[in-house]
Amino acid sequence: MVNIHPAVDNGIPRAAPGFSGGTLTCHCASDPVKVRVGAQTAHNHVCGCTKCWKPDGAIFAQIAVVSRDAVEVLENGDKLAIVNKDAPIQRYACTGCGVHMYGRIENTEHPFYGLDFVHTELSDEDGWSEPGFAAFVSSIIESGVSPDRMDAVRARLREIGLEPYDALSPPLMDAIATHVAKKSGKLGTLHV
Ligand SMILES: N[C@@H](CCC(=O)N[C@@H](CS)C(=O)NCC(=O)O)C(=O)O
Ligand SMILES: [Zn+2]
Ligand SMILES: [Zn+2]
Repeated sequence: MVNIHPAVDNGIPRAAPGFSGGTLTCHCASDPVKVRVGAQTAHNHVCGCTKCWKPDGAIFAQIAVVSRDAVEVLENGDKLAIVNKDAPIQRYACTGCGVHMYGRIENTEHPFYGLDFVHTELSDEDGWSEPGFAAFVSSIIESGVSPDRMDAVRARLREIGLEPYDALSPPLMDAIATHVAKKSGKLGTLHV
């Protein structure tokens, strides 16, 4: 049995209609960082890349997006530090426990500018949007998973309903390419 992530290994809880957000709390036993996410998330997925925060023992992260306007640090924000300020996504991690509280894009030209990245498993509330696919699956090899386990990992992801992709899902890859084609003026100019 391959464990993917605790939020999906025992069945995926469904989103609740009308759900409007909750509070994320880091893993520190004292003075935890608290971040309010005041809206339902979108595009939740599991991510196998080496940059996204994963709970202990998980080979994937679970990550969703929400409007940056909906994200507010409520408590102990002085413990937060940016993991890599040169990365497209600036991940704000707790310096006490290492948990990433939110990731923010500051480049206004980035296709996903305006969206923050959050791990909704850090909240006690139920009803967040459920993960719908698996991204950057091949990247788990970079974290140390043996390449000969990849068939089993992809089979398990399909079994739980998370189609595996080695980048983002086709709709998100199309959204990125559309953004690029709009900027270059080529959008829809080729008739195929
Ligand atoms: N193979 C690379 C992939 C990293 C990657 O491209 N991650 C994606 C998904 S989170 C991304 O958008 N990264 C932007 C960033 O890290 O700022 C790794 O595992 O480190
Ligand atoms: Zn912490
Ligand atoms: Zn990632």
